[in-house]
Amino acid sequence: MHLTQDKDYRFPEGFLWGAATAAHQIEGSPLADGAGPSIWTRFAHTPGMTLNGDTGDVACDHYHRWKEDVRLMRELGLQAYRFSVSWSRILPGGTGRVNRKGLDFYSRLVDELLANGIEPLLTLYHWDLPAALDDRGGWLNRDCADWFAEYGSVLFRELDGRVKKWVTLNEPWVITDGGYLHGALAPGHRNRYEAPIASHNLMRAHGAAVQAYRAEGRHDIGLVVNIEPKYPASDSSGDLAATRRAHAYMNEQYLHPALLGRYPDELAEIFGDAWPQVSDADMRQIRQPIDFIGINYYTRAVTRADDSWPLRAGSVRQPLGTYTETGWEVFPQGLTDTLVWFRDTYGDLPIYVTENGAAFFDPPVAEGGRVRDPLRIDYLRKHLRAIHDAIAAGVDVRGYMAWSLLDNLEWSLGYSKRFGIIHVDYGTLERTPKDSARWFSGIIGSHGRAL
Ligand SMILES: OC[C@H]1NNC[C@@H](O)[C@@H]1O
Repeated sequence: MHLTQDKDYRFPEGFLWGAATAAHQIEGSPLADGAGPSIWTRFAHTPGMTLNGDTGDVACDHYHRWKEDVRLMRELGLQAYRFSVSWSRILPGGTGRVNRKGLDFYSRLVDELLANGIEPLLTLYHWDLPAALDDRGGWLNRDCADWFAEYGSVLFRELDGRVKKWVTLNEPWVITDGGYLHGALAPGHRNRYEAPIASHNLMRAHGAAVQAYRAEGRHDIGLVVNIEPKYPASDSSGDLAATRRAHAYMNEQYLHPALLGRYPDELAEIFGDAWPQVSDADMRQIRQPIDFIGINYYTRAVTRADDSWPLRAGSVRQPLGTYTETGWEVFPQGLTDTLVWFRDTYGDLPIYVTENGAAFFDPPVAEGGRVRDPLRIDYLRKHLRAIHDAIAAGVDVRGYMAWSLLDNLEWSLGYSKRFGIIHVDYGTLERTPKDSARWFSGIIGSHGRAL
């Protein structure tokens, strides 16, 4: 039977195909070779903070298996690999003394990637703040902008040129909503006065790192945000207002200051007396010109007014929707809408989809080493087609990083959720490419035509 494709999903020349991970989720050995503890080492070792008490002490043991993992990337034909650096491997105390062994780990990884024709995309901060800096107030201390710029400069001097795409922060919304407002993530605070201060300082740190890069670096630097488009559950004034608040809080709170130099008005409404006064000088520091934006997309939220704290907006489960293991609706159109919205709101800044993927209940590795994950293939196919639709609408999308290369530590959910295109047996640490990995490899090889 000859399947005729009624649409050619070929992607533009130069479109970058890859996969993404983060240090604390895959590396293990968090204190090896002189590294200092991070807030996630502490948080996960605090009873009750993670499912089953799961920690990043072993994770995927990428710290020792990195060469094998790069070989797997090459075998899959990945053109790029997005990863993060653990700050406290580089600066065990957060500032000051550089730990050469920590720097050497990432320098070797970058060289191995380049030797295998894989472009590194390096994220400076993917949630694992050095514990020593948390002891000094962490993201609540205005000095964090200088701490972060110092850390970034160490890496810029060591790796720029081999690394040509840098990311300052991964998902500042998750860092503050999870770590300072609702307390589900490290450092586990639940304080509506702290959350906006942490957000503002994170964005000051982003600006300071970009300024430091312009002094040290010669290539590209950007910011990665998670975007979840909000669709009103009804056209009632309450639901429309709640949708507007939710959109401002999750999707505009970081892009507006970074790209427009101001916060959305709704934030003062949401936080009330907890919304801090911010100076024009701070806003100028935050709004540093960047070379690209990274957008992480997983799902949408149909939104209605409710009595939730402090947003007064909640999501409505869709009775006919398909949901992943993390309870996220599969809604590819939301990715097209997000990419078009970004371009219409912030202009033609190049975009990378720096994370997209899903956790489904995967079967165990079958005889002969297969892991059948048809739902993940379907999810990835639909979202890649959605990106193609946005490109057809004129949006400058430059690349796609599947989340994730490996099954890994899903933060407070421990190892219960598997996002990888490669299965990891957490007992033996054996890697097994899933059907989705082989499928993705074919998509890369056909440059999207096989979608
Ligand atoms: O929840 C899936 C992913 N979302 N973005 C940040 C990553 O660290 C998560 O594992």
